[in-house]
Amino acid sequence: MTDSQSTVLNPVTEAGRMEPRHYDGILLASFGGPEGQDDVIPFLRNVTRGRGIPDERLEEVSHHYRANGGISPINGQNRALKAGLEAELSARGISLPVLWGNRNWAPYIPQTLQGAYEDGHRRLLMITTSAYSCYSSCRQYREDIGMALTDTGLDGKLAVDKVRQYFDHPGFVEPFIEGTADGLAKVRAELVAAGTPDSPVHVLFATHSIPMRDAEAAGRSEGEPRHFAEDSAYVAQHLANGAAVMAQVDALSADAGRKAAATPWSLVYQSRSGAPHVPWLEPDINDALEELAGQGIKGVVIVPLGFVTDHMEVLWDLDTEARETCEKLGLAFDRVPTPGTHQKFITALADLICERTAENNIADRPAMTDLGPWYDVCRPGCCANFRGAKPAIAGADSTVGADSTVGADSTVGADSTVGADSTVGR
Ligand SMILES: CC1=C(CCC(=O)O)c2cc3nc(cc4[nH]c(cc5[nH]c(cc1n2)c(C)c5CCC(=O)O)c(CCC(=O)O)c4C)C(CCC(=O)O)=C3C
Ligand SMILES: [Fe+2]
Repeated sequence: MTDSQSTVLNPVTEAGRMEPRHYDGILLASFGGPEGQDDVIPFLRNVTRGRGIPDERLEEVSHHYRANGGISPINGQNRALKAGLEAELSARGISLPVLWGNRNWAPYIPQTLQGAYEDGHRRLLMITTSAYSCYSSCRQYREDIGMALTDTGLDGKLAVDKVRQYFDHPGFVEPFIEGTADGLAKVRAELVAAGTPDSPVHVLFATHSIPMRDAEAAGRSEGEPRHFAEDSAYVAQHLANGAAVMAQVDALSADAGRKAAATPWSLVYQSRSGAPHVPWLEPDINDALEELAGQGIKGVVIVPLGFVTDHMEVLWDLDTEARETCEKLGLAFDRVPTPGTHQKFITALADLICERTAENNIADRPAMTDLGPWYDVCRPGCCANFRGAKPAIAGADSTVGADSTVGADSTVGADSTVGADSTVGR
């Protein structure tokens, strides 16, 4: 590492907000998924490398993929999202190409970064298909870019920044509001048709379970007191978002002439893995369904609040397993869509990009909860990696990913009149 690199700090203003800059490309970073039966095992090996997942769990998860032809919907979703985002940017007159790279399957992040550099890119802005704060959804992406830059020798040549975690951006939340209102209408209609109108229904917000230790470190800077009542920014973000969705949904059904009662809801977890003795966030969605049925609930609307797009965990854990649990318990069931390629979500991604660009800048940072808007630049040590720190980009303490030449030699993506001559620290 050169002196200039180690002393380049991300130009952060207040509250982790970064000065708008000139970028020459967008990096859409995602998880990746298999695209056929032959991909399943190699993909699972990529995901679990060094993560201590028991073999039995891998075997079990491989069946979820096998049952779907070995194909996860996530890559197709991302191709459509990339196309949608490119169209949205170009409709705004913004000539930023959208490059796609995955953590666990082709196109892999290191190859995408290598190709970007060879094509003349010098400063990318990353947007991930992951909205909340925790190791898996934030730092792991930052580390994978950091490692890729180090391994390809591109650190100091290709800069990569990252947009804020966008869990409470209105364009991410609004598709859930629409979906939850529709879901409640469907489930209520089903109960009416069954001759049991006014049966109690319940909304379940579902997200990925994570180890308790990761939950406690989520979004929390090193040494910082636990200032969230729930001890976890990951949990707090989901609860605040669930409350924001329900406030709007109840207002909508009041408009639709229903009595303005608050619909009961709760946050539940899915897709637990890891060793049984390690505590993870609970309750599991299937246990919660049993309990609700025991309390006399007759219908549920399941909202995949923790997920940006359809993938195997949505198809299997919700549409297969949770649905079967509901059938067994005699509960009416509806699963709300993920934001996926909803136009409001695509518009939001373009807005999130423009929050950070010197050209077409959007100064306003909308957030639907009191927790946001989240930080552009992660605070030191947040979302800790307990398996040994790796170089990570886009943190106040990052030692990789910043630019030494500050993009002055960009050969692509520059608007002809603005920013082609970008200078330091605008
Ligand atoms: C918080 C979170 C998100 C949401 C945020 C985000 O979207 O990024 C997420 C998304 C995803 N997780 C995915 C797949 C998997 N996750 C696994 C394992 C794990 N996930 C974890 C957390 C999360 N995961 C954790 C703590 C583990 C344990 C191992 C470890 O500590 O790292 C395993 C291993 C087998 C198993 O244990 O299930 C697989 C196959 C796919 C792709 C699915 C497809 O192919 O369609 C997606 C989008
Ligand atoms: Fe996962």
